Amino acid sequence: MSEETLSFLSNLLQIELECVSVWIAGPLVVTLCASLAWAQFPRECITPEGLRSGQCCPSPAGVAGDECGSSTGRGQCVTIAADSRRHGPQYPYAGRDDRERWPLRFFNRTCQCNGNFSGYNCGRCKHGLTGANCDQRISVVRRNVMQMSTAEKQAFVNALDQAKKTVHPDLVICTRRYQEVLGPDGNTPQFQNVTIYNYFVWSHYYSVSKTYLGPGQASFGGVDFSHEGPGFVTWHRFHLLQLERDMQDMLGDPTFALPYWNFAIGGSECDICTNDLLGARSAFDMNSISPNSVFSQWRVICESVEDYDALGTICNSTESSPIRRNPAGNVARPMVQRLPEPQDVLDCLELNTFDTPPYYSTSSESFRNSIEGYSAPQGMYDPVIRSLHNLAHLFLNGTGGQTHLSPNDPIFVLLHTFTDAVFDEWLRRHQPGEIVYPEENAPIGHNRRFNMVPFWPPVTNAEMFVPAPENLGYSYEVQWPARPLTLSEIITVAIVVAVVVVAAVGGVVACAVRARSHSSAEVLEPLLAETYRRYSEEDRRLDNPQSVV
Ligand SMILES: O=C1C=c2cc(C(=O)O)[nH]c2=CC1=O
Repeated sequence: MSEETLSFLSNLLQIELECVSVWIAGPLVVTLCASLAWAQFPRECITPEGLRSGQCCPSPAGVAGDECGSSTGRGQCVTIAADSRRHGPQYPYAGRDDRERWPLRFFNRTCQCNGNFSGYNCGRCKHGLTGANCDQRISVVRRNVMQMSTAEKQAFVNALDQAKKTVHPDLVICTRRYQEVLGPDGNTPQFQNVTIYNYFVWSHYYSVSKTYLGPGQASFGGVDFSHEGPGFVTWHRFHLLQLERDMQDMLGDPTFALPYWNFAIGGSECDICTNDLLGARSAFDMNSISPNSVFSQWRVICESVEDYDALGTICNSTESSPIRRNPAGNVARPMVQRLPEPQDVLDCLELNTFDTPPYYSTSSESFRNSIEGYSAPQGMYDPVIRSLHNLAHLFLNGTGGQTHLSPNDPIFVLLHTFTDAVFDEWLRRHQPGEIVYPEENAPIGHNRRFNMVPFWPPVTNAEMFVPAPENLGYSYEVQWPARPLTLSEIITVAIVVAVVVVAAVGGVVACAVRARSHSSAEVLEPLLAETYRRYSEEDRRLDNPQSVV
């Protein structure tokens, strides 16, 4: 597409167009153009009128008067319900952050889909369903990446690389807070296109970024909409589901499933850091990825976090440095030079309580805080401890260990699918129901009915607090390590074994005795008979000497 054509279209439509050329195969290059949109919302909702109305209810067929596919019964436009329950004391402000009561700062009306329909315009099916009427079940299996064939590994690496380069078909990202979103002239929306993988990175950054309090004031860092609270497991679950769905669409393959990395293997070796998977260590720089891995070509986004915090801006799509990674190389923190142990997973799965007050990174006896890794796997909170998920992040020692940047390292995907597998196993074993998820007093963003930031259309923590195979269309193929026996179990087993052995030995002896007595009877019988005969003859002779001939 020529510059003139672009400019003509842009003028015609009265919107700013941004284009990215994507190489498909051979000489085939597709130029994707997108209008610059509002926040990470659908393109259809980006008009100034749309934003002023606070309504984002597109038609799946693009037909006027068919909001949310209402004419075909798919859904209707409704007022958004945002959580208004009390949150914990960690965030002491009100009205200072665009993410409060998400997404009301941007939109207050959205599509509510009927039955099994779903999506921002009710044009697709809920997770786990397919077909024109969304009434056929479909499920994918997430597998251990180490157990995949060479071809499967290659296909996964290629798919990630394609996602890094492919512009997101529906969503665009905002690069300014709402207050400045129309630009200096009040008429220039501050938005950018973003690739599928970089959207995955950006949404994590947006959820953890600090609250801007004004020029010259330090931004407030005591806020995190996706960590240090019960929403940790539900937020990351949806984050992965969205990437998996985007990649399925990109590949045209509804069976595509994200694999997982079982990071609970102990030791100090990153087993997936090989060039057929996530990239080996470079021979030239121990903090870099080998040039023989495609991931050495990747560039990170959201690196200039100090600038964003000082200026009150937001991360944009600009890519900067390569991924940094030095597994087990943090010499200043020996405790993060080793991966979690298999036993750590078993221990946290035994914790009965999902989360405990204050539902924060200081919680004790909380399954969530243990799998997140701020408390010991057995549940005890200790500020110096880092375990499970946190330990795996810190072990990577580089891009993957810094919260605002970590998804830039694709190991993030596999680390989190395993974390999600543990969460799903906990749900399966404990069968808790949403009642155990705190309704209020969790840190901001983490209450049960809070819409997770920054996802669109709105989705609550509660919606992800369900067993995945039955509700979300995926399951894990995973062999959990066997639990070693406790002392009392060992004693019980020893007693049972002893009883069985004694009984068996007793039985054998009894049989032998019986067999022996039985066979001696047979063997002795002629002897007895003989004796008896000899005795009888002797008897007769002695008793009756005249009878002897
Ligand atoms: O990306 C992350 C990086 C983290 C580092 C810690 C820590 O415990 O210091 N926790 C993290 C969580 C992340 O998601």
